[in-house]
Amino acid sequence: MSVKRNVTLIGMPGAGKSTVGVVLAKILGYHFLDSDLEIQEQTGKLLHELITEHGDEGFLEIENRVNAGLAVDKTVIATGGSAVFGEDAMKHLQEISTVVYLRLPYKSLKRRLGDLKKRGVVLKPGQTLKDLVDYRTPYYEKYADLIVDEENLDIRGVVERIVSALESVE
Ligand SMILES: Nc1ncnc2c1ncn2[C@@H]1O[C@H](COP(=O)(O)OP(=O)(O)OP(=O)(O)O)[C@@H](O)[C@H]1O
Ligand SMILES: O=C(O)C1=C[C@@H](O)[C@@H](O)[C@H](O)C1
Ligand SMILES: [Mg+2]
Repeated sequence: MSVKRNVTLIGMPGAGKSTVGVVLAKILGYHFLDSDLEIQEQTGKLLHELITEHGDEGFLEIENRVNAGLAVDKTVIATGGSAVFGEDAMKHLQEISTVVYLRLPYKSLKRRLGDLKKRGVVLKPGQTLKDLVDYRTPYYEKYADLIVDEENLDIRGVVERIVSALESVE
């Protein structure tokens, strides 16, 4: 497999896609795009406003549409945690980028995340963080070209691991 000219980061909310993505972009000499911010720019609304106005399913449709339309080159794309529910979007991202799943175990995620609802995570009623991890993990695995384990790594450590994983598929 050859490295495509974009890198997409997927994974649970709190995995560090946005934080790590911008540092990765700097090291690769790429642009950086946070798809959550792109959704806000294109709709003129904040994410939590979109979820309140359109519901979870409506939000996922908007996210799918925005991600499926991303036209970028030499860009690190940090997606939102729910991006993997957009089939068109993921097909497009697989075509234009190397998809990297940032994997963090449940216990570390729990420590890192505050109130999920306050964070605007797409949650079914009664769903816990553990339920969410169990439900979403197969989606992240399905779309990943590369899986990077982040446990016990600081931001720099994660970025270094992503760079060597990308080099391994060059
Ligand atoms: N390797 C790391 N070690 C410790 N803390 C980290 C690490 N990477 C990110 N963080 C912290 O975890 C929090 C969540 O990071 P971030 O917002 O980048 O996650 P995200 O994957 O973009 O989430 P979302 O899907 O909600 O957009 C931030 O406070 C960030 O500083
Ligand atoms: O994981 C999620 O369900 C989400 C994560 C955020 O990045 C946003 O994309 C949105 O708030 C949904
Ligand atoms: Mg983010």
